[in-house]
Amino acid sequence: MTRKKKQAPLLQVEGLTKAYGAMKAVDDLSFSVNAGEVLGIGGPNGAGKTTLFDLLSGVTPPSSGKVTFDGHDITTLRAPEICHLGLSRTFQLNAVFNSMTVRDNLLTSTYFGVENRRVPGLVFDRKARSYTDEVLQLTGLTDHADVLAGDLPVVQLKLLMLGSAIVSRPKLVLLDEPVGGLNPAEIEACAEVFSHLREFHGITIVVIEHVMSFMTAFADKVMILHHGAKLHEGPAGSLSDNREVVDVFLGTSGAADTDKSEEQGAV
Ligand SMILES: Nc1ncnc2c1ncn2[C@@H]1O[C@H](COP(=O)(O)OP(=O)(O)OP(=O)(O)O)[C@@H](O)[C@H]1O
Repeated sequence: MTRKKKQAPLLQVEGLTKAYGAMKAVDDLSFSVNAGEVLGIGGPNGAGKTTLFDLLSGVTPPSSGKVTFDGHDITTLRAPEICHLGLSRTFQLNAVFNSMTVRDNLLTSTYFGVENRRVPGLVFDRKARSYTDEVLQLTGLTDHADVLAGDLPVVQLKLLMLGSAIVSRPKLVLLDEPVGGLNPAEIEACAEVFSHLREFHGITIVVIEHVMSFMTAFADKVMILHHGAKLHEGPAGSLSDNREVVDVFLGTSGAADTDKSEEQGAV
């Protein structure tokens, strides 16, 4: 009888640490993400969530530890090299080209997102155009394709940032607070897009989010950070069972919010 070989995780993080002087923003953190999974990351302000994304995406080098992505040791690689291997990310704050249209933002992201290229040779080929059209449709931005990014309302700006990160069809995308700062109606509008995102070319997703109802409905499993270390890891529905998580992060209202989203089963 042949036994099916267990697939290695797409992302493997081992003992990852980032120290700023005596303070460890990320402290000896280990976890893994399997292909096709959605991992949600939460934690109080200053827990080290964005620093973790900076380490994984090559924005800042770790002090120690190891990151393996899709079989490559990416621990010391620079951000463009990591992006070209198929790991992309979004940022919390506006990170688009304001003076370019929505379509040109996406074309530029797919052009530079897949390999090293030089600006003078900038020609958008058929593949870049078809990838862009696909993402315009997914994000609901087709009717805004010719609008300048700087003129977009915040919810569409967030969707453009998402689109810019996925238009090169990465294997893994890191989303830093994709619905942060949005009102409930805007979150609802984004939830529709996110419900389709999981099926986007088998993409794997790691998402930081403070909006717990959104995060627990979207993620398969969740990890809560506190002082740079792992406080909790488990299925999305397990958060309010952990007393420490309720005490340091959710509080009573957060736990209620989590329970409600599970009951409704909606993003
Ligand atoms: N470049 C830096 N130099 C010094 N300290 C830093 C630097 N970047 C982050 N920190 C510190 O590291 C800790 C973790 O910050 P980080 O931004 O990763 O937290 P976070 O969990 O993303 O917070 P938030 O939810 O508010 O975005 C904080 O104490 C922060 O002040």
